[in-house]
Amino acid sequence: MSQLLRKPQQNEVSEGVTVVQDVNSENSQLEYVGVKVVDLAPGRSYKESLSNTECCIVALTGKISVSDSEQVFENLGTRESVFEKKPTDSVYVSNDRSFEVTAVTQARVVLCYSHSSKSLPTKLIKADDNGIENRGKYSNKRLVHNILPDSDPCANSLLVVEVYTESGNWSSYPPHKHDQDNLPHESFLEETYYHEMNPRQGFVFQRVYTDDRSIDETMAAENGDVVVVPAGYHPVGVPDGYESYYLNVMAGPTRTWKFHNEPAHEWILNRK
Ligand SMILES: O=C(O)C[C@@H](O)[C@H](O)C(=O)CO
Repeated sequence: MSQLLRKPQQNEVSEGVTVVQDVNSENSQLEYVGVKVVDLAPGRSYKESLSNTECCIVALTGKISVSDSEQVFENLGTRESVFEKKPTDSVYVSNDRSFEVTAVTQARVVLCYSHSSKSLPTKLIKADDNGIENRGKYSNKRLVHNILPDSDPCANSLLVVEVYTESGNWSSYPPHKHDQDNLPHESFLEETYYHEMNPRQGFVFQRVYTDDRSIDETMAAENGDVVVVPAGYHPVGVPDGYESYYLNVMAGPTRTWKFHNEPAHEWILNRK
């Protein structure tokens, strides 16, 4: 059984609050990154106290309010489905704080975690603050919403990004990795992929492999799955007829995304 592919669960932790994914350093090979996906029925709340972790709360779908016990941010969230392809709202909450997310409508939130020790201010990251990028050409086209990029200093370790890959296209491609703490050439960042597909019965193929092939798994990721990338290259291929969405959480010793393309495949980028 794959160590890297996590299927969605239905863990109802209280009435109307269901933890669908929970990947952390206790149940995975990850040391820096954690991710939780939580479904909330209207009016229901999920609370957490952060000790030595920071958290970015992404209003994936539906409307929510978020409080960090000092400030309340109301009516966050911009979409019913991620495939509306609109950026959404998020809230960054630092270590040693607590937060409460309350659903205004049926909602799904992604909680992105990393270890953190320096207290920072809570920050509302509005949909309009997301940096939008169109990357790639030929069958390598994708749309990127940068929620928490390394150019935004509001977090200690966390990086969060949403990526849409068109039908029949590839992303995280040509294959790249960021598993060496060797700046300025490459940074060490663990990563998770939370996947959705449109239509939802779709699947994508994701390969995770290191240079020495000590990790080499090719997975069919389905709607709601999480793929864990402790190290290595991690390309995604999308079958014809289906669109792919994924949300990446990354963190490591230095908050810089400096990736290294696999040299054998780098020519892909240089086509006219
Ligand atoms: O294909 C893309 O541009 C998205 C990837 O870069 C993805 O966010 C990732 O692999 C980050 O390391």
